[in-house]
Amino acid sequence: MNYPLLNVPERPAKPRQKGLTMVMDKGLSLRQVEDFIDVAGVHTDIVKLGWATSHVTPNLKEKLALYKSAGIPTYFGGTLFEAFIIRNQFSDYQRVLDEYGMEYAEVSDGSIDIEHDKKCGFISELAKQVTVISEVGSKDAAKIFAPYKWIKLMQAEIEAGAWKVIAEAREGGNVGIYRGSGEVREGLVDEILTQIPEETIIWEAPQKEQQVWFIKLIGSNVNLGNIAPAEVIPLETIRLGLRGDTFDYFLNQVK
Ligand SMILES: C=C(OP(=O)(O)O)C(=O)O
Ligand SMILES: O=S([O-])[O-]
Repeated sequence: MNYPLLNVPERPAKPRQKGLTMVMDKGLSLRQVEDFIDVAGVHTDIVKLGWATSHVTPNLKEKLALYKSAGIPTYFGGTLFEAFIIRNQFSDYQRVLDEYGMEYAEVSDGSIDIEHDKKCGFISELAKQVTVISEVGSKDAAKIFAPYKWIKLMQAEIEAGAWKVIAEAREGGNVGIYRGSGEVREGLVDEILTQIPEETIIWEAPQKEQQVWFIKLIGSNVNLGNIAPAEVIPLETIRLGLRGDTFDYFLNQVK
Protein backbone atom coordinates (compact mmCIF):
# COMPACT_ATOMS: atom_id res chain seq x y z
CA MET A 1 0.00 0.00 0.00
CA ASN A 2 1.31 3.39 -0.89
CA TYR A 3 0.43 5.35 2.23
CA PRO A 4 -0.98 4.70 5.67
CA LEU A 5 -4.74 4.43 5.93
CA LEU A 6 -6.38 3.19 9.13
CA ASN A 7 -9.01 0.49 9.44
CA VAL A 8 -8.55 -1.09 6.05
CA PRO A 9 -9.61 -4.76 5.98
CA GLU A 10 -6.68 -7.14 6.16
CA ARG A 11 -5.75 -9.19 3.09
CA PRO A 12 -3.68 -12.35 3.68
CA ALA A 13 -0.31 -12.45 1.91
CA LYS A 14 0.05 -14.58 -1.24
CA PRO A 15 0.06 -17.54 -1.64
CA ARG A 16 -3.27 -17.60 0.19
CA GLN A 17 -6.21 -19.96 0.52
CA LYS A 18 -8.81 -17.23 0.93
CA GLY A 19 -9.40 -13.94 -0.79
CA LEU A 20 -8.25 -15.27 -4.14
CA THR A 21 -8.59 -13.21 -7.29
CA MET A 22 -8.73 -15.51 -10.30
CA VAL A 23 -8.22 -13.58 -13.52
CA MET A 24 -9.36 -14.62 -16.96
CA ASP A 25 -6.85 -14.00 -19.73
CA LYS A 26 -8.66 -14.57 -23.02
CA GLY A 27 -5.82 -13.66 -25.32
CA LEU A 28 -3.47 -11.04 -23.91
CA SER A 29 -0.28 -10.54 -25.90
CA LEU A 30 3.11 -11.11 -24.30
CA ARG A 31 3.54 -7.37 -23.91
CA GLN A 32 0.10 -7.06 -22.35
CA VAL A 33 0.97 -9.85 -19.92
CA GLU A 34 4.12 -7.96 -18.91
CA ASP A 35 2.09 -4.81 -18.35
CA PHE A 36 -0.59 -6.74 -16.50
CA ILE A 37 1.97 -8.28 -14.16
CA ASP A 38 3.54 -4.85 -13.47
CA VAL A 39 0.26 -3.29 -12.50
CA ALA A 40 -1.89 -6.12 -11.14
CA GLY A 41 0.39 -9.11 -10.50
CA VAL A 42 0.61 -8.35 -6.80
CA HIS A 43 -3.18 -8.63 -6.46
CA THR A 44 -3.61 -11.70 -8.72
CA ASP A 45 -3.56 -15.21 -7.28
CA ILE A 46 -4.12 -17.33 -10.35
CA VAL A 47 -4.75 -16.81 -14.08
CA LYS A 48 -7.03 -18.91 -16.25
CA LEU A 49 -6.41 -18.92 -19.98
CA GLY A 50 -10.13 -18.80 -20.80
CA TRP A 51 -11.87 -21.82 -22.30
CA ALA A 52 -9.77 -23.25 -25.16
CA THR A 53 -7.96 -20.00 -26.07
CA SER A 54 -4.65 -21.70 -25.24
CA HIS A 55 -5.12 -23.87 -28.34
CA VAL A 56 -4.86 -20.85 -30.65
CA THR A 57 -2.75 -18.43 -28.58
CA PRO A 58 0.63 -17.67 -30.19
CA ASN A 59 3.78 -17.87 -28.03
CA LEU A 60 1.95 -19.97 -25.43
CA LYS A 61 5.10 -21.27 -23.73
CA GLU A 62 6.55 -17.76 -23.47
CA LYS A 63 3.29 -16.50 -22.05
CA LEU A 64 3.14 -19.22 -19.39
CA ALA A 65 6.79 -18.50 -18.54
CA LEU A 66 6.02 -14.81 -17.97
CA TYR A 67 3.31 -15.63 -15.46
CA LYS A 68 5.50 -18.25 -13.84
CA SER A 69 8.39 -15.84 -13.40
CA ALA A 70 5.98 -13.49 -11.61
CA GLY A 71 4.93 -16.32 -9.27
CA ILE A 72 1.40 -16.44 -10.69
CA PRO A 73 0.08 -19.96 -11.39
CA THR A 74 -1.91 -20.53 -14.56
CA TYR A 75 -4.37 -23.10 -15.85
CA PHE A 76 -6.30 -23.83 -19.00
CA GLY A 77 -10.08 -23.23 -19.02
CA GLY A 78 -12.30 -26.20 -18.28
CA THR A 79 -13.70 -26.05 -21.79
CA LEU A 80 -10.31 -27.21 -23.07
CA PHE A 81 -10.54 -30.26 -20.78
CA GLU A 82 -14.04 -30.91 -22.16
CA ALA A 83 -12.79 -30.56 -25.75
CA PHE A 84 -10.27 -33.36 -25.08
CA ILE A 85 -12.81 -35.53 -23.23
CA ILE A 86 -15.47 -35.38 -25.94
CA ARG A 87 -12.80 -36.57 -28.40
CA ASN A 88 -11.72 -39.43 -26.09
CA GLN A 89 -8.32 -37.82 -25.64
CA PHE A 90 -7.90 -37.76 -21.86
CA SER A 91 -4.37 -39.14 -21.93
CA ASP A 92 -3.44 -36.61 -24.63
CA TYR A 93 -4.72 -33.91 -22.27
CA GLN A 94 -2.51 -35.27 -19.50
CA ARG A 95 0.46 -35.15 -21.86
CA VAL A 96 -0.36 -31.53 -22.82
CA LEU A 97 -0.39 -30.57 -19.14
CA ASP A 98 3.04 -32.16 -18.75
CA GLU A 99 4.45 -30.68 -21.91
CA TYR A 100 3.45 -27.17 -20.86
CA GLY A 101 4.56 -27.67 -17.26
CA MET A 102 1.07 -26.96 -15.90
CA GLU A 103 0.66 -27.22 -12.14
CA TYR A 104 -3.12 -26.72 -12.11
CA ALA A 105 -5.98 -28.04 -14.24
CA GLU A 106 -9.68 -27.44 -14.38
CA VAL A 107 -12.22 -30.24 -14.66
CA SER A 108 -15.66 -29.06 -15.73
CA ASP A 109 -18.79 -30.21 -17.50
CA GLY A 110 -20.20 -26.87 -18.57
CA SER A 111 -20.58 -27.72 -22.25
CA ILE A 112 -20.92 -31.52 -22.25
CA ASP A 113 -22.68 -34.10 -20.12
CA ILE A 114 -20.32 -36.32 -18.17
CA GLU A 115 -21.64 -38.89 -15.72
CA HIS A 116 -20.78 -37.50 -12.32
CA ASP A 117 -18.84 -40.58 -11.19
CA LYS A 118 -16.78 -40.29 -14.33
CA LYS A 119 -16.13 -36.59 -13.73
CA CYS A 120 -14.98 -37.42 -10.20
CA GLY A 121 -12.73 -40.13 -11.68
CA PHE A 122 -11.06 -37.52 -13.90
CA ILE A 123 -10.61 -35.28 -10.86
CA SER A 124 -8.89 -38.04 -8.85
CA GLU A 125 -6.74 -39.07 -11.78
CA LEU A 126 -5.59 -35.51 -12.54
CA ALA A 127 -5.07 -34.78 -8.84
CA LYS A 128 -2.13 -37.24 -8.98
CA GLN A 129 -0.52 -34.96 -11.57
CA VAL A 130 -1.59 -31.37 -10.76
CA THR A 131 -3.72 -29.32 -8.38
CA VAL A 132 -7.29 -29.68 -9.59
CA ILE A 133 -9.90 -26.98 -9.67
CA SER A 134 -13.30 -28.41 -10.52
CA GLU A 135 -16.27 -26.49 -11.78
CA VAL A 136 -19.94 -27.04 -11.06
CA GLY A 137 -22.70 -25.59 -13.22
CA SER A 138 -23.71 -25.66 -16.86
CA LYS A 139 -23.00 -23.00 -19.47
CA ASP A 140 -26.48 -23.74 -20.80
CA ALA A 141 -28.93 -21.27 -19.22
CA ALA A 142 -31.74 -23.80 -19.66
CA LYS A 143 -29.97 -26.33 -17.40
CA ILE A 144 -30.85 -25.16 -13.92
CA PHE A 145 -30.48 -27.50 -10.98
CA ALA A 146 -31.66 -27.36 -7.41
CA PRO A 147 -29.43 -26.18 -4.55
CA TYR A 148 -29.23 -29.68 -2.97
CA LYS A 149 -27.78 -30.94 -6.24
CA TRP A 150 -25.12 -28.18 -6.38
CA ILE A 151 -24.15 -29.14 -2.83
CA LYS A 152 -24.00 -32.85 -3.61
CA LEU A 153 -21.86 -32.29 -6.71
CA MET A 154 -19.50 -29.89 -4.92
CA GLN A 155 -19.07 -32.27 -1.97
CA ALA A 156 -18.30 -35.22 -4.23
CA GLU A 157 -15.76 -33.23 -6.26
CA ILE A 158 -13.96 -32.00 -3.15
CA GLU A 159 -13.89 -35.58 -1.88
CA ALA A 160 -12.50 -36.72 -5.23
CA GLY A 161 -9.54 -34.38 -4.74
CA ALA A 162 -10.47 -30.92 -6.03
CA TRP A 163 -8.56 -28.12 -4.25
CA LYS A 164 -11.31 -25.60 -4.95
CA VAL A 165 -14.65 -25.78 -6.70
CA ILE A 166 -15.72 -23.03 -9.04
CA ALA A 167 -19.34 -21.94 -9.26
CA GLU A 168 -20.06 -21.37 -12.96
CA ALA A 169 -21.07 -18.01 -14.41
CA ARG A 170 -19.21 -17.76 -17.75
CA GLU A 171 -17.43 -14.61 -18.89
CA GLY A 172 -20.77 -12.80 -19.05
CA GLY A 173 -21.94 -13.69 -15.52
CA ASN A 174 -25.39 -14.70 -16.72
CA VAL A 175 -25.74 -18.46 -16.08
CA GLY A 176 -25.17 -20.92 -13.22
CA ILE A 177 -25.29 -18.98 -9.94
CA TYR A 178 -26.82 -15.98 -11.75
CA ARG A 179 -30.07 -15.36 -13.54
CA GLY A 180 -29.97 -14.29 -17.20
CA SER A 181 -30.06 -10.68 -16.00
CA GLY A 182 -26.84 -11.19 -14.00
CA GLU A 183 -28.72 -11.09 -10.68
CA VAL A 184 -27.37 -13.54 -8.07
CA ARG A 185 -29.51 -16.60 -7.26
CA GLU A 186 -29.32 -15.63 -3.62
CA GLY A 187 -31.22 -18.60 -2.21
CA LEU A 188 -28.87 -20.93 -4.06
CA VAL A 189 -25.73 -19.24 -2.74
CA ASP A 190 -27.09 -19.15 0.83
CA GLU A 191 -27.88 -22.85 0.70
CA ILE A 192 -24.51 -23.80 -0.77
CA LEU A 193 -22.84 -21.89 2.08
CA THR A 194 -24.68 -23.91 4.73
CA GLN A 195 -22.83 -27.04 3.55
CA ILE A 196 -19.62 -26.12 1.74
CA PRO A 197 -16.81 -24.19 3.47
CA GLU A 198 -16.69 -20.80 1.78
CA GLU A 199 -12.91 -20.82 1.32
CA THR A 200 -13.30 -23.95 -0.84
CA ILE A 201 -15.43 -22.13 -3.41
CA ILE A 202 -14.37 -19.70 -6.14
CA TRP A 203 -17.39 -17.69 -7.24
CA GLU A 204 -17.20 -16.57 -10.84
CA ALA A 205 -18.19 -12.90 -10.61
CA PRO A 206 -17.26 -11.02 -13.76
CA GLN A 207 -19.62 -8.08 -13.15
CA LYS A 208 -18.91 -5.37 -10.59
CA GLU A 209 -22.36 -5.73 -8.94
CA GLN A 210 -21.69 -9.45 -8.48
CA GLN A 211 -18.28 -8.81 -6.89
CA VAL A 212 -19.85 -6.26 -4.54
CA TRP A 213 -22.64 -8.68 -3.60
CA PHE A 214 -20.22 -11.45 -2.63
CA ILE A 215 -17.89 -9.10 -0.75
CA LYS A 216 -20.83 -7.81 1.28
CA LEU A 217 -22.04 -11.36 1.97
CA ILE A 218 -18.75 -13.10 2.76
CA GLY A 219 -16.22 -10.30 3.29
CA SER A 220 -13.08 -8.86 1.70
CA ASN A 221 -11.47 -12.28 1.49
CA VAL A 222 -14.02 -14.08 -0.63
CA ASN A 223 -12.59 -16.04 -3.59
CA LEU A 224 -13.69 -14.45 -6.87
CA GLY A 225 -13.09 -15.61 -10.42
CA ASN A 226 -13.38 -14.65 -14.09
CA ILE A 227 -12.11 -11.18 -13.22
CA ALA A 228 -11.07 -9.24 -16.32
CA PRO A 229 -7.42 -8.10 -16.28
CA ALA A 230 -8.38 -4.42 -16.23
CA GLU A 231 -10.71 -5.02 -13.25
CA VAL A 232 -8.15 -6.42 -10.81
CA ILE A 233 -7.17 -3.06 -9.28
CA PRO A 234 -10.79 -1.84 -9.09
CA LEU A 235 -11.76 -5.16 -7.43
CA GLU A 236 -9.00 -4.78 -4.85
CA THR A 237 -10.38 -1.36 -3.87
CA ILE A 238 -13.88 -2.85 -3.54
CA ARG A 239 -12.46 -5.58 -1.27
CA LEU A 240 -10.85 -2.87 0.86
CA GLY A 241 -13.95 -0.67 1.12
CA LEU A 242 -12.27 2.03 -0.93
CA ARG A 243 -14.85 2.42 -3.67
CA GLY A 244 -18.34 3.82 -3.24
CA ASP A 245 -19.98 0.40 -3.57
CA THR A 246 -18.53 -0.98 -0.31
CA PHE A 247 -17.43 2.25 1.40
CA ASP A 248 -20.31 2.41 3.90
CA TYR A 249 -20.31 -1.32 4.47
CA PHE A 250 -16.76 -1.24 5.81
CA LEU A 251 -17.26 1.98 7.76
CA ASN A 252 -20.11 0.23 9.56
CA GLN A 253 -17.86 -2.75 10.33
CA VAL A 254 -15.04 -0.69 11.90
CA LYS A 255 -17.30 1.53 14.02
C1 LIG B 1 -15.24 -18.73 -18.99
C2 LIG B 1 -15.64 -19.57 -19.93
O1 LIG B 1 -15.17 -20.87 -20.08
P1 LIG B 1 -14.04 -21.64 -19.22
O2 LIG B 1 -14.58 -21.73 -17.81
O3 LIG B 1 -13.86 -22.94 -19.89
O4 LIG B 1 -12.81 -20.78 -19.26
C3 LIG B 1 -16.66 -19.15 -20.92
O5 LIG B 1 -16.94 -19.95 -21.80
O6 LIG B 1 -17.20 -18.03 -20.81
O1 LIG C 1 -32.33 -19.57 -5.29
S1 LIG C 1 -32.79 -18.30 -5.72
O2 LIG C 1 -32.90 -17.23 -4.82
O3 LIG C 1 -33.08 -18.13 -7.08
